[in-house]
Amino acid sequence: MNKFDLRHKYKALRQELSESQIEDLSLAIANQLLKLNIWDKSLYHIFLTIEEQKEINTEYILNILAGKDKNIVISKSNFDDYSMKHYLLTDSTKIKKNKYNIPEPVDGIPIASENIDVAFVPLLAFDKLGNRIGYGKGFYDRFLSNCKPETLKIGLSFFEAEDKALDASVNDIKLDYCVTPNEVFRF
Ligand SMILES: Nc1nc2c(c(=O)[nH]1)N(C=O)[C@@H](CNc1ccc(C(=O)N[C@@H](CCC(=O)O)C(=O)O)cc1)CN2
Ligand SMILES: Nc1ncnc2c1ncn2[C@@H]1O[C@H](COP(=O)(O)OP(=O)(O)OP(=O)(O)O)[C@@H](O)[C@H]1O
Repeated sequence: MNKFDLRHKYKALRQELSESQIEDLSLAIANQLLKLNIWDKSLYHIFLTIEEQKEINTEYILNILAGKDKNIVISKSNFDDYSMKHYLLTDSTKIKKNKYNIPEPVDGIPIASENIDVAFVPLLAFDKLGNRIGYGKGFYDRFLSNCKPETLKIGLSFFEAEDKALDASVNDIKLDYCVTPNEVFRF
């Protein structure tokens, strides 16, 4: 299947999920994450849920991070050049939805990509080799290419890996892990 068809397939699968399934599966993913050896780091990037796209509810992961006193980084997308700016999440961070329904920080303390230790990555589909497909604008490929080589890149997915390898392009950055409600994939 090509990227276009895979995006279509996984968007459709998501749309079939009920609100209570989304909550259960999101909680299961957060619980799987607790099994990983990733909790001794300092700075964690997490995406904020696009509810309209039936994405994973990342509130559970935010709660884990807050409970462990971690520094949390959230991002603001620039749709002119498909780049992201990163800000520290604090008690005073104002969050506003952009026109694509992505909740974003209005402003705050900027953080450079190189300082991020762990990045949780949204995706539509992934394969058993650690390739991922997103919405197709390359936001995360650009962001992850600016991180340091040691930054742990952890995909989060409601669904299991595609059996056939996804064709990767030169810019695609591979994941280190992908976590689903039932499984942890290590690449
Ligand atoms: N929560 C979250 N934040 C994220 C991402 C993500 O996947 N999830 N992204 C990951 O890269 C970036 C945003 N990527 C996006 C890329 C394209 C469109 C977009 O074109 N939306 C259209 C069409 C939607 C559709 O095809 O159904 C729209 O809303 O009109 C939205 C977000 C950065 N932030
Ligand atoms: N590091 C980069 N520098 C410049 N262009 C890039 C970079 N990474 C990706 N691109 C471009 O962005 C476009 C979309 O890439 P791709 O189809 O891999 O996105 P995706 O991984 O599905 O989406 P996303 O990363 O937004 O979730 C492609 O045209 C690609 O060439």
